[in-house]
Amino acid sequence: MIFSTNSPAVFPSLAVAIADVHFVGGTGRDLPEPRMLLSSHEAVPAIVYDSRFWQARLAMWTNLRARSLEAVEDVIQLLQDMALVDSRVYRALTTPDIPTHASTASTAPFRARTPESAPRESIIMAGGDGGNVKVVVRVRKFLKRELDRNAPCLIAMNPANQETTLHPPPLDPADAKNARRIYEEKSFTFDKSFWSHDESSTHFSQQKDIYASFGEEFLDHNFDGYHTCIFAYGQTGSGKSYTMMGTPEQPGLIPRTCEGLFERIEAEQNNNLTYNVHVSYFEVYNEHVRDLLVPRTTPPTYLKIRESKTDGVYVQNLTDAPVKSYADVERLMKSGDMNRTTASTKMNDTSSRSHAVFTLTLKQIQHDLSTDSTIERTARMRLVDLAGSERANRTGATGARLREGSNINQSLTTLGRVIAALADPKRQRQTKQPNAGKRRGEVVPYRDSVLTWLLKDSLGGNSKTAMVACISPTDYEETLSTLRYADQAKRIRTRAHINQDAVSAAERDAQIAAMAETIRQLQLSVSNQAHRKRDEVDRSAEQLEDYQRQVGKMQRAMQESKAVADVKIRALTTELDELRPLNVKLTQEVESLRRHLALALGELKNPIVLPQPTGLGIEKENVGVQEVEVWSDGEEEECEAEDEEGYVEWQADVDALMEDLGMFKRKMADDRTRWGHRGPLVEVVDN
Ligand SMILES: Nc1ncnc2c1ncn2[C@@H]1O[C@H](COP(=O)(O)OP(=O)(O)OP(=O)(O)O)[C@@H](O)[C@H]1O
Repeated sequence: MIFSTNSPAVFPSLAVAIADVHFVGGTGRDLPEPRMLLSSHEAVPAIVYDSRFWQARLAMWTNLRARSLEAVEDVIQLLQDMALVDSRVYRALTTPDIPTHASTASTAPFRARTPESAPRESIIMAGGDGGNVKVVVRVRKFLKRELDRNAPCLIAMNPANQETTLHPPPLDPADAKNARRIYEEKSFTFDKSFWSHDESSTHFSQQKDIYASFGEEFLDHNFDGYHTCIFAYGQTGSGKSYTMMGTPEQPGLIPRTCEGLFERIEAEQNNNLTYNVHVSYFEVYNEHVRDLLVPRTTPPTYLKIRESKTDGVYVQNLTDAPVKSYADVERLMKSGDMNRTTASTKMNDTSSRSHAVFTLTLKQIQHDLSTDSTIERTARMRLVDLAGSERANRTGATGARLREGSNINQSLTTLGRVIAALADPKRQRQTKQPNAGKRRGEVVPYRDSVLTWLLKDSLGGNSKTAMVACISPTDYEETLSTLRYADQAKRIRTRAHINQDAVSAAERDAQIAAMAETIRQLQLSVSNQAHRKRDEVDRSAEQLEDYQRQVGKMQRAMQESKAVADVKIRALTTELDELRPLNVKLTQEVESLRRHLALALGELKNPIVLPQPTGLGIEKENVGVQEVEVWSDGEEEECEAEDEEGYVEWQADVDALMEDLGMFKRKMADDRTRWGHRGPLVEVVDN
């Protein structure tokens, strides 16, 4: 066995000790040649030095043979030390704090700026600014009806500075209304101006270009743990649904984001990481919320909006479907689109009569085996296709369509007021002052419409937000209104932060236990309430809903715990499989060393004495197997002198040996002090 290291100075004593056994044992056929031992360490200067030094010393030592019991004891001690080091190597390999078991996160987000163990609060403090709302504008192609009436294109875009210019329409003397109006050229600069009007242009932006320009960036933010929101705004028929959802041939931002999400999850698979993705899809129609993931009912089922300290504003009982692949999302997206309310108007054959909110929730759970703790990041991606602002006279709406249009306009007007309030420089100054939150709540009219209430967090809170302003190439007034809206939105600053929690296994268990206790209390209270007066029934119903929500939460927490347990099992099984052959090798090695030790001891205790050559004046008598030498008086004196001389020489050899041994021990002690036994990874290389 050869231990090689990937660090220059790991366990040099071990290498020495192995060389040691080889020389002392002398018969270790199953041990490598010393040359091999050395060459295996040639890349490691510190060990090469140690091995060569000791090889020279040990060669001398082998020639001298161990002739004193003290030396034998030292050899035994060395072998024991080696076995000890051996077992420490094994322990080091199986101890989690060596680099093999440190965080193995391959996901870029988990290598992000904040320390993994940092509690949620510190992350909020570290990054409480989502920056300004990103605003892009996109102009679509002419539609058939526009081509039919030879409509002029009023939009120009400059790709160099991302400027969008709206030209005044040509004056029609026959149009008395137009003759009275003053039309001016207006220019606006946005984060990006997408020219999707004329395919022959070199700057023509396709669906994929829109996704590449900021959809991917927003997905990055999600993997970093930020909530994001992209919403499309514009007059009816300006291309919002085309940009957000697209067509099967030309998929838009929503399908591309979902596909990108699963591609990344696939690419970043890792034994310690679990991803949970959920999808919800609802529409706000005539100020009511409808779940698009459940079949339509007659009469329609509307959902309530609630607000809690922990969850913010949410839709009660909204389907939040778990998805494992893009195919799952695609299926839900299609069924949701089928359920969405659309109708034909003069401005658009399939006009969306509602605001649609598609939400993906990405939860990343990373389990750290060494600390048995988990780090959870939750990011919500909101993709909103707003209904189009419209003028009744232009859409030709009457009856239900007219009522829809007025509701749409009302909510869009409230959205405009919210944007104006958030973009107000006075308010932004207030945000920096103490008690700012209180005053901000008073001035921003979130609650004036269902849409703005639901988008509260995305518009001015914990989210990185982008607005796609879709414009038609021909309508001066609507386009100007959209561009002004977008221009104002540019000034909004959000306060996004990484949504991360570090939870130990014990904390997770405690959370589940606490939830179970809350559920028990709620159950008790619900059953008590059920026996009380009728006017308390409503309160009971609310508590029951709370109870159901808690149950849902607990179920999800338990599923996540199971996922974490699965990750642990997978990681431990892999580790065990990797360690098994090493264990076998180490056991064999220890066994082999034990045999060498026995041989060395046997040789030292019962040395084989070779017979002296005859005919040199020495008489010999053989007694059994023992040899006895008989000498004459004169020869005896001579021999004594020779003995004396030999003894001095032998004593010198033993002294040198003891000195070497002392150095060897000091070297080993030094190695142990310097490197301990928690050094970097030690691998086993095949003989
Ligand atoms: N960039 C584009 N390229 C090609 N066709 C487009 C583009 N944008 C929009 N269209 C077409 O314009 C028409 C209206 O687009 P869309 O339905 O997306 O508008 P909208 O803004 O969602 O309207 P509404 O508010 O009424 O729902 C559709 O036929 C769509 O295919």
